Amino acid sequence: MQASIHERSPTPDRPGKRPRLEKEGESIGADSLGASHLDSIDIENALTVTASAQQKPKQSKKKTRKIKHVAIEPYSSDDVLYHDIIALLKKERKEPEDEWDSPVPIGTEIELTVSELSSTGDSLSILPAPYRPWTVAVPFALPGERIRARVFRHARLVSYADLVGVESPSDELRDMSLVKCQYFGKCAGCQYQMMSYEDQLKFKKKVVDKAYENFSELLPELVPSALPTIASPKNYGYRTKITPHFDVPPKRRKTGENADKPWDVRIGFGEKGRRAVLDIEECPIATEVLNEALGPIREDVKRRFDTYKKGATLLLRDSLVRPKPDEVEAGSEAMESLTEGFEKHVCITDYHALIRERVGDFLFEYPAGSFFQNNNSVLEPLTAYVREAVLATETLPTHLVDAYCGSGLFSITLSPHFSRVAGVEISKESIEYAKHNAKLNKIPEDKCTFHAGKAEAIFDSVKDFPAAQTVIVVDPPRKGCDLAFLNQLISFGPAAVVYVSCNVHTQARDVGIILKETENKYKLESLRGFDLFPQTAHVESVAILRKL
Ligand SMILES: C[S@@+](CC[C@H](N)C(=O)[O-])C[C@H]1O[C@@H](n2cnc3c(N)ncnc32)[C@H](O)[C@@H]1O
Repeated sequence: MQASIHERSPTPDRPGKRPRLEKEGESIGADSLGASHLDSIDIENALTVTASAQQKPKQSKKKTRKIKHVAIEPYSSDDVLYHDIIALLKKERKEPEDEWDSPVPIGTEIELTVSELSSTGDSLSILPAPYRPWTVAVPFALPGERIRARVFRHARLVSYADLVGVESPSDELRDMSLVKCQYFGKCAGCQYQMMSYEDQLKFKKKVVDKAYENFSELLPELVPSALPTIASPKNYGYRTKITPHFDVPPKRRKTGENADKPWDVRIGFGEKGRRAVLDIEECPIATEVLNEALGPIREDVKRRFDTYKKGATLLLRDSLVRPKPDEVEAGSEAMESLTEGFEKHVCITDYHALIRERVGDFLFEYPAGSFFQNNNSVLEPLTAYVREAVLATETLPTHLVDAYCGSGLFSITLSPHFSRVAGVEISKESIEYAKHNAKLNKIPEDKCTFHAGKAEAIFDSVKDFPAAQTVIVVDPPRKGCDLAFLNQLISFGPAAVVYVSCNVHTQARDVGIILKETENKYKLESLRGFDLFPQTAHVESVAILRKL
């Protein structure tokens, strides 16, 4: 379908207008998956052609400015998007062109046909002729749709634009009756509520496949196609932790301007494409107890708003009610009888209070402010998948190394199948709780050991582990593994590596390093996405590597 372009004057100044444009490579809002904002247009209404679309297009007076060349940080969402763009423009770009010179000015309103969903969750469209090959990233739009969008910033080979309207929605992919959140289309948190859950899972499989194509530097024949994404048992009401925040306007506080008027208190999440907080009264992807608690917590902040000198982040975390510490001893039978069948959930707001979760038959406790996976409903399938993968060999492994172990999720859930388990984690507090959790689950002290330190330090403590019977589970933060760790892992030479990651792009890089550095002594046996974050563009990826 031939796309047409309507160019408009830049949006005039208006209350709440977009603040300064961010520097290149810097993302805005709570979400770093590109940037966009749906102005005052509700996404449901955006499905009908608005009057402004039929007005005579005006040429923007703003000159196209050359964008400053700023290095894109490798494996950042800008880099991931850039790789998608290069693949998309492959056919269009006959000669190398200036990648930093946008052909459309800021403020231009364009009509586009969406080519694809990028790995970052924004849609990507190619500017139609006579423009030279250039893309436009627009949120909340789907492949095949004809949309109108207003450009608000440029980056390398891409202009970011707000979705102004969907002229012809995708019959195949868009179903607005599925949207459960009144803030969808404005909040930076969710990208996919208008799609069926099956389609979300299919897109996430593509993200895993593309990540290995673009970032592993492996020959295609060494990379299996990703297996279908495993669904989250809950796709709404699953988030066990939310962190709404609020700002206190500094200028007003300084000058006392409007001091007699009530505060405009906004407590919520980042607004898509703005450095602003969107006032949020409920979040349908969060669990029920968190939503029940959110109202009173918001009221309390509003009541005391005068007392805040600066903004703050609130913590709401779902926890099972735990027995009082003086009632029972950790690991005792009394503790078990108190907790068995007693699954009342509460909302915890104190960063230092203990959270209690159940994963299958195991109990976990950890301080509310520390790391734990945020979707409890998918943790049993995830840990079961890892368990089945490590045990799917003729010679059963006997030893497990859990690198980046947090408070012991994989060590503890996999421990019944190993004679020795060693976990390593940089946070001393998490290690303390990994030890506590081993005790809570009655795992003998000499079976599971936990070490506080950098992941690579573990190899000094597992010199007596037989490499041929050892499996290493690796679950690093978004930036992936340090080279020091990968080098040690390679020299140790475990029987299998299970690499779990919330950033499939750094995972692809690290898996590529392991395969290349060992000259293919390992086989990338399988790749599979797990949906820990339904309604969003994020995917958790599990790669299984087996020594040949
Ligand atoms: C994605 S979390 C995984 C935690 C755990 N596997 C779980 O699922 O609960 C990554 C963990 O790596 C830890 N970490 C970050 N850098 C590290 C490093 N260089 N060495 C060891 N642990 C590190 C963080 O503190 C965090 O607990």
